[in-house]
Formats: sequence, structure tokens, C-alpha cells
Amino acid sequence: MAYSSRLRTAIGDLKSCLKSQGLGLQDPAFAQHGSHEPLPDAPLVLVACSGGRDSMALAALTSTVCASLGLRAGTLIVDHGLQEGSAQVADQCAQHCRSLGLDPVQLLTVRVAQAGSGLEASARQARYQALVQAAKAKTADLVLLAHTKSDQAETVLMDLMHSSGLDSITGMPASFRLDGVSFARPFLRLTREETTGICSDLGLEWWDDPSNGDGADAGHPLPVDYPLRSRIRHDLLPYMEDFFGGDLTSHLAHSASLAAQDQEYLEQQAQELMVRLVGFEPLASVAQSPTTSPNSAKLTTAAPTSAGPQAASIQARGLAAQHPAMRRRVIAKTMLALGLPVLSRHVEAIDQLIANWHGQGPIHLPSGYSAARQKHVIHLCKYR
Ligand SMILES: Nc1ncnc2c1ncn2[C@@H]1O[C@H](COP(=O)(O)OP(=O)(O)OP(=O)(O)O)[C@@H](O)[C@H]1O
Repeated sequence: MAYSSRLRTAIGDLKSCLKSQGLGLQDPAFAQHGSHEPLPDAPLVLVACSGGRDSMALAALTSTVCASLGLRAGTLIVDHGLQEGSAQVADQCAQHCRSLGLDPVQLLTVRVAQAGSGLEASARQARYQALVQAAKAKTADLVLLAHTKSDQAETVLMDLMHSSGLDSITGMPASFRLDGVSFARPFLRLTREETTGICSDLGLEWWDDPSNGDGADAGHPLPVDYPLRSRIRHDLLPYMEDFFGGDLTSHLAHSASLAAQDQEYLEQQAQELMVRLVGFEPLASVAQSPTTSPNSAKLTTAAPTSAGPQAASIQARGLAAQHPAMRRRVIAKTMLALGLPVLSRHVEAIDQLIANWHGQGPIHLPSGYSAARQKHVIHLCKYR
């Protein structure tokens, strides 16, 4: 097997990812030649594997890298039951994973509800729920996802259409926690071409999801009923790369990682201001770092109590002295902590109560909430 530069990058990134999660070499013996079985209670790393090229490459490398560190490595394979023959695809993927030495290999069958958010979103939700449950049941230390730089570029383009501001270009975080389970994406520096190359380097077979449009004619756009991500991958990104004549995928992915750092810093600043200037009832802790969602590091709740706070009060004078970017971030985080959707027109109107106060009336918010200023305090609560 040729030890290609893409293999070196992938192995290096995988090792750094594991190390950043506290999963380094368990014992010097594992770094020496010869086969060493990891201890039965060694930390467990699980690869979420669809059987596609990216996750097959990740499964194979995780098996090797974990063995060299004394870690246990297994896989979780989710059958969404959305396509004919999906059980067979999942079964074949499980066989491949077992032949790579992964153990445990667990098949998870989920039911995807036809929710209003669309089939893709419902499938993703069901998948993450199943992955979290299985990881908890196995007391796994980490779940790895095989998203690549190509996926990251597509995500930025998708998010640009659905949200605005800095948060729309941060892409997917390299790691996040979901319901107490740690997830990481070690392949965010590799393109899909490179993961495909790694599969060839290692002689791995993979399965192409027909809804990805991988085999479709490059000269013809995919029909509009294909998933948006597939259409961006097949039509929009190649067109844009052609148009700009450069490596837009790398550019978008790099921008996402810079924007994510800026966003993290702004979040920390906003969090500190929350502690100083925002009070919740019943009391909510806002001192902890915010949780992140699987697909991005977007603003989420400011860690409310289990029941969630019902009312908030913002010290208007203290916040008025801040930069508008910080004011809006604090307002948005306060709304999220109350479980309210964040719409820019509401954030803007509350900001006017803070920075441009001239006796305005209350602002009506969703779920029966309102925001009103009394003296130097903005109260966000349900109408009485
Ligand atoms: N059915 C599944 N079972 C387990 N994990 C999955 C499944 N589908 C997706 N994943 C995880 O989420 C990542 C991203 O999903 P996505 O749908 O973009 O990938 P894919 O094109 O289906 O497969 P691959 O990334 O393996 O080529 C996958 O790389 C994999 O880690």
C-alpha cells in the first residue's frame, strides 16, 4: 500500500483529534511493533458509518490508529429505512466494518417521522438521537463523524440561505457535545476526492447513496427534488469554482474556521455580559459555555435551569454602553434562554428600547411574551 500524503494527513488529523479529546497513547507498549489487544476497559471510540466513502475511510483509519494507541474502536450504523434495500446496505457496511477489526459494530434502526422540517432534517434528527443513545449505552468516550472539507463548504452555502450574520458562515464545528455525548469531525481538512483516494489506497469498497447524485451526469443539473446538499454539491459548487477559477471549497472551509473562532470569542464576551447584566426567573445559570448544535456552533440557549427560566430582566444602561454587535448578541441569547425564536426584527426592536429609548410601548414577542422597558430595566416575560 502506498503511504500517500492524503493518508498521512488523515492519520495525523485523526490522532490530533483524539488527543484533543484526551484520547492519547494508553501505554508505551502500544506504540511498539506487534499486536497488542486494547484493555477491555480501554476508552471506546465509535465511528458513525453510513457505508459511504468518507465514513468507510474514517472507519478503516480509526481501527488502525486506535489499535496503535490502545483504544477500543467500533462503529454505529444507522438504517433510516427510507430507501428500498437500506437494511441490506447497512448489513454490508456492518460486515465491512467487522472485517476491518472494529468491535463493537452496532446496527441501529430508526423511524423517520415525516415532520414539517422536511425529510432530510427529520432523518438527521433521528440519526443523532440514535447515535447519542447507543453511545451512552456503550459508555463510549467519543463518536466520530466523517464530514469533510467538501461537506463544510456545502454547509456554509446552505446556511447562507437560511440564516444571517456571522453565525451563518461558521459551518460545522470540529467537535461538540450533544446530550452529554462528545462528537468530533477529524476529516474537516480533507476533500471528498482525498477520502475517495484513501479508499483506493486501502482497497476499501463503499456505497454511493443514490440521493447524493454522485453518478449523475456532470453536465446536467440534478432535478429539484434531490436534497439541497446534493444539488449544491453537484451543480452549484462546481459552477462557482468554475466561475471564480479557484479552490472555492478550501476558501469557504477556511473562512468558516476563522469565523467560528471570531464567533467563539464574541460568545465568551456576550456570556460574561449576560452574567453581569441579565437576570432570570426562576434563576438560570448563564456562566457555563453554551451548548452547540450538531451542524454548527450557532447561538443556543444560555444554559437555563431544567424547567427553563420564564422571565428575564436586562440592565438597559449597562448594555447601552456596549457595541451594537454585542447588544444584539446578548438580546438574542436572552431570548433563546427563554425558549423564544430569535427574529432580527424583534432583536432590533428590543435594541431600540435599550439604545434609543424615547418611551416606546411594549414589543410583542412569540408565545405570549413581551419586552417592555421600566426605568432602566427591560423586562421579558409573558403578558399578565
Ligand atoms: N446512516 C448513517 N449511519 C451512521 N452514520 C451516518 C449515517 N449517515 C451519515 N452518518 C454520519 O454523518 C456523516 C455525514 O453524513 P452525510 O450524509 O453527509 O454522509 P454520507 O454522504 O451519507 O456518507 P459518507 O460521509 O460516509 O460518504 C457521515 O460521514 C457519517 O459519519
